[in-house]
Amino acid sequence: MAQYTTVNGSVALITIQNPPVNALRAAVREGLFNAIQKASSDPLVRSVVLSGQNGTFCGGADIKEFGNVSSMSGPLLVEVFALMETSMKPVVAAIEGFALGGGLELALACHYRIGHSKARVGLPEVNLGLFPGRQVIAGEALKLGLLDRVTDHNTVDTALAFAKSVEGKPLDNRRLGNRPCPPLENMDAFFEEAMKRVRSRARGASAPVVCVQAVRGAATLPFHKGMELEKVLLGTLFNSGQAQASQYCFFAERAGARWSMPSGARWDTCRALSISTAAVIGLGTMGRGITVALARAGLSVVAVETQEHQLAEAQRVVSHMLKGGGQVSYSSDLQAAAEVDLVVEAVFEDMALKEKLFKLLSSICKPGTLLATNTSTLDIDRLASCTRDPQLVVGMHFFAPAHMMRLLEVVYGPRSSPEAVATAMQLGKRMGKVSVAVGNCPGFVGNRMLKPYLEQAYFLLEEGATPELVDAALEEFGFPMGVFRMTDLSGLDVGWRIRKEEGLTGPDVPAGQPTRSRHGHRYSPLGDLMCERGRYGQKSGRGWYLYDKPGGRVARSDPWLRNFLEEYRVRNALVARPIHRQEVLERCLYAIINEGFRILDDGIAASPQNIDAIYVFGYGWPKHRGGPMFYAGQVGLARVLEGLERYHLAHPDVPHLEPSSLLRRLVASGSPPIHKWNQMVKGHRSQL
Ligand SMILES: CC/C=C\CC(=O)SCCNC(=O)CCNC(=O)[C@H](O)C(C)(C)COP(=O)(O)OP(=O)(O)OC[C@H]1O[C@@H](n2cnc3c(N)ncnc32)[C@H](O)[C@@H]1OP(=O)(O)O
Repeated sequence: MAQYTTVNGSVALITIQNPPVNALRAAVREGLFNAIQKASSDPLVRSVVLSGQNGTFCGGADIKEFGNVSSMSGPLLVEVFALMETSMKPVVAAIEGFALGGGLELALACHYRIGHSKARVGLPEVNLGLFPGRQVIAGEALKLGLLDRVTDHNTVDTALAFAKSVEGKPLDNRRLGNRPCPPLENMDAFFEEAMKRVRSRARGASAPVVCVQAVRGAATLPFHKGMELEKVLLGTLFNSGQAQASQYCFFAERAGARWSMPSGARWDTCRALSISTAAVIGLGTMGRGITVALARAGLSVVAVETQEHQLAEAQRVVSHMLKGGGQVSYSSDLQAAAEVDLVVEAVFEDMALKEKLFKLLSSICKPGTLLATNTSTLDIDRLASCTRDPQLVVGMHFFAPAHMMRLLEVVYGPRSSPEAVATAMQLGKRMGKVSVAVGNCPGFVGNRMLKPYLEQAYFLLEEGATPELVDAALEEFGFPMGVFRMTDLSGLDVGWRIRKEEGLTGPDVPAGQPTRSRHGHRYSPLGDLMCERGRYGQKSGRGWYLYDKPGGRVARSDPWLRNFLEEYRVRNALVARPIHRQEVLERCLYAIINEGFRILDDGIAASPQNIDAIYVFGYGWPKHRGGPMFYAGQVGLARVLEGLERYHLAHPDVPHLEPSSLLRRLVASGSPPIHKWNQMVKGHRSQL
């Protein structure tokens, strides 16, 4: 756990050994404690170098130990730090790879720090519901005074030579606890302003706010008092559900990589195809973002758009985004895709158009080309059936803006081969995405769950709510945008087109259909009515809110909308009633959760973690709430079930509010913890 050797006669070299990231689990802390004591008591040792094996200094405290009593065994981290800092022999940290969280604190407890130029240091625990903040590269860390020296050579050798050079030198001013915090003018005003800004950005997350309190303590109190305050604050965070939720997200983010398919195919038994060239077909907003994401991942990309003016505009925008990096060529001819390894289709969400395109691509592309569609909802298998090799067809559902959003839904149809899925998943990794493999159904996972959410939002408007009220409740919960601001941003016409495809609105609706009912279920035509009036959201300058111009970003309440809703209610004999925040949250969020349980039971998602990763990284679900399925567990499954039963009783014509069978089974079996839910799924399949 901590290897101890003596080098150059007088330098003790301690190497942390805990792959893959040298996390500071109990055995490592114990090993470090013993090693420092040994170095201190060996009269031949005059200095110490601390490093990590395999080019990695330390990834911090072991997150798996949090909330686990076994983490209480062995010395505490602060005891290891204190022993190091008070050592009478100079201790030098040799930082390669990264020193993060407790890993950086360990380095700070050393008297000197040498970092490789490519090393990253930082305190990213805010992402785990603990404080503090961001990561920096070695050069910046040197400027900030976090490192004493940066090297391009072998870091451990450099540190060993450095340690030798400081043997016997006084250490008092090298001990962090002895260094006063530089005074700051207007300290109070500074922290008040910082707190104001952090609070407004934190959207209900405690860690960033508590972090400001801790930094204020560090800057204004004597060292030991600051440490005491930090301990108290850390305790409150550790015991908050938010820290658990964020730590759950850390592992959910990584769990998608261990994908499996109902056939039994899995991440560790399938080989990905080799992909070095790609074509992106259709250069609207999505196609442009996908081109950038693929080019940045090192693929040579041909971007194809049949409309010349759109092609020229896309070329300008993509070149600007890539800033000279990336290998992209442009063509208006589909034949340009003939020799590529991968095609990503990103044309309009129109099945007939996509079918025609897949048929064409199948005849143009060389055998073995992977054909991917960026559809957000359409049937992958229907597209596959238009091709020569249906096993080479998958969905790669990107999220706008595609070069920035972390999520990639990789959708497999019944005929997609494991190799095709492995290839798409590996590409996702190359692009730095959180990739999740999901089954084929309308809307897959993310958009299938979005449907009941939007539906509830529209129903709430019918019943008396306003977009402002619904959005405020959701934003207070932690979403970056409420549902109405979000749909204004993405464009109300997107859903309109899908509803037309589904025959819910437009000319295909049979004559005589009641306005607010489809197939015997409640339906709200509000979104359709908005689009019929040209209110598409930000792009048209008017949607659920008013914007100063088409494309404007600043949303204002619109008196027109208030009148429109009032007239709509009168026309449909609806009586507005007061609606409370709690009802907004329960109806919108429980509807999402309920669909999540159905998706699990149908085998469309392989685990609740996968669903949560999709919602956190693709739909803005607040990380400190852990994703919809984790949140359901925190609220209590019985309470979610009771809420759904109550709302379904009040709205029996809304099937999305009818509690799912899996939720009922889980509650009946005593609401087991989330990692056991899969055992209750129909036709349960193990993930490991
Ligand atoms: C009392 C509180 C004191 C201190 C607070 C802390 O120290 S909290 C921990 C602070 N550290 C972090 O937040 C770092 C988290 N890790 C990362 O950011 C990345 O993992 C890292 C270290 C940059 C490496 O990234 P890379 O892409 O190379 O690998 P990957 O993320 O896939 O991780 C590999 C496997 O290691 C597991 N892991 C990573 N960090 C930790 C950790 N600190 N504790 C436990 N396990 C960790 C990670 O889950 C991966 O395993 P897998 O089985 O695939 O999930």
